[in-house]
Amino acid sequence: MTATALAPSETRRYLSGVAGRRWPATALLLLDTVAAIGFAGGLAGGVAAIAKGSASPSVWLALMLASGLARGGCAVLSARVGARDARDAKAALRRRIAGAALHQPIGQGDTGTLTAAAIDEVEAIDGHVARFLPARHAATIGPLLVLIAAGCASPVSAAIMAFTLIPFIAAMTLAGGAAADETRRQFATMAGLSGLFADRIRALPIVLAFRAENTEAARIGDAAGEVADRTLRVLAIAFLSSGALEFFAALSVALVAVYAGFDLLGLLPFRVPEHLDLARAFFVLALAPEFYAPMRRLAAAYHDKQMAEAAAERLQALEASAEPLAAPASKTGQPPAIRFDDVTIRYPDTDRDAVHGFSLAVMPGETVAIMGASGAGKSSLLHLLLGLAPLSSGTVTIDGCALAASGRPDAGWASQSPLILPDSLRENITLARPDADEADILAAAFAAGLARVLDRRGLDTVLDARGSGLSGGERRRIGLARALLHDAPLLLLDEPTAHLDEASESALIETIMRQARGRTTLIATHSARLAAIADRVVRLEQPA
Ligand SMILES: Nc1ncnc2c1ncn2[C@@H]1O[C@H](COP(=O)(O)OP(=O)(O)OP(=O)(O)O)[C@@H](O)[C@H]1O
Repeated sequence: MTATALAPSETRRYLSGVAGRRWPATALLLLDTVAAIGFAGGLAGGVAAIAKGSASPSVWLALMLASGLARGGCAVLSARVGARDARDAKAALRRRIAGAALHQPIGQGDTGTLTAAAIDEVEAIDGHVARFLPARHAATIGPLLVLIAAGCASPVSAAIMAFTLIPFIAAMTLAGGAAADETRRQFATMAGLSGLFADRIRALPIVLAFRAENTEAARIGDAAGEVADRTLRVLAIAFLSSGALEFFAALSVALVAVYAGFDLLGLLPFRVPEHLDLARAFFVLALAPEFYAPMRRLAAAYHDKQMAEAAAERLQALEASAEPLAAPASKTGQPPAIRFDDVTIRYPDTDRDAVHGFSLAVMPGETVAIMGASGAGKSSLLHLLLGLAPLSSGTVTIDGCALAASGRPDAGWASQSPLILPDSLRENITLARPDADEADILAAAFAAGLARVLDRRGLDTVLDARGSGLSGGERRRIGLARALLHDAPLLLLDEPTAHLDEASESALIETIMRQARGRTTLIATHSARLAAIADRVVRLEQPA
């Protein structure tokens, strides 16, 4: 999966679609700002009352206390609401990304990269929804509220605050751009590491058999080192930028403090159109840090935004490349007629055809054996019918309908290396028909020649993903049992008798002959004995 750089507006649109409209967290942050104004009012009123000694400060203290408590409540609630919103948004996005990962075009996206997308890259949306979005909305209105409140007490202080905003915004924009580039690179390296790691884990027995563990460990170590370097670079930019932002915020507070203090004491060396009393001076002084608080919150969450945007580019590319899965054809129960006309199959990123100019008409209910040298394209032809290989040119029709239009045919498929789930033998067989009852499962298992496995271990024996404890032949028989249990009018068998001894092969050929009756059956095989039961044998030549 490669992420092409999207226009910033497209990324924002994608992210806002992911996040949806979630206002409660923003409303809580704005309430926090209102409470901060209340706190500053209570502080200023209390100090002035104490200084005058004329009125009881308790009403001001009560205002301060209530505002302080309200601020604490708002902080806790907005964090909780934001976390809940992020969890919902991530769950919805993960469902979409998992769907898109399953519908990637043939040959695109390795397991590690797709896993990194569904886990790490979706996780990068968390801070964007939980912190950045509420902070961004609150940062546009919050400072305005503070500015209006401060302006009522001291227009000059409000003007100072507004003026210092300019370098603050410039620093944020510069830091944001640099962080975005580094974050994008960090994600690309992270996805690379995930892909490498997943592939090597899958190939661990081979790595150990060839004593390549040190080489592979070093390769993974190098990739992990690169991720660490990139992560440190991202963090360095984040720390530097937040340092710069803190500097401007502190500078603004200091300017307001110096102005208010000098004006209060009448020491200003220039004329200003106001003279502050103690209450107003304290009020603007207490409000000055609050002017920057929403933007500080925004700056702290800015890194979340960069992470989310970098992730969004990759996730959007993944969703865009997903192909709609051909719908399964409606079940007619009748064996279909299949026609291949001048069919060519070429896999993506390869420079030769796997199958070239192949034509064949299979009658309904006919059994056809496809033979040919290893690599001639026998499996590819079966995969083509299942939507697992690309039709590069030519046409394939099923009962007269083009393959794409008729949808995936209802087929029982026994592949060369059947997928084994880390689950019971029963679950592995019923993958083909989850609602099958015990009698049907046993019938399919016995018909596929799994009697010895059933005697030895039973239907509830648990297999691991490699099918350890089963022979290669037994693993294939699980695939065959699935195909038989599915009970479809089309049977596609890929070398079902490979690696079997003569007696086992004979037994399986008997089974296949029985099961092929009343079905259209295509068998890819090297076995002349198996091919002998077919109505017709077709030989595939290896493309030049
Ligand atoms: N997913 C794939 N991506 C790229 N090339 C592929 C893919 N699957 C198969 N091929 C190539 O297509 C060609 C035909 O492969 P295929 O498995 O269809 O042959 P086969 O006749 O079934 O071989 P065998 O008898 O060894 O099983 C081979 O050259 C193979 O390397």
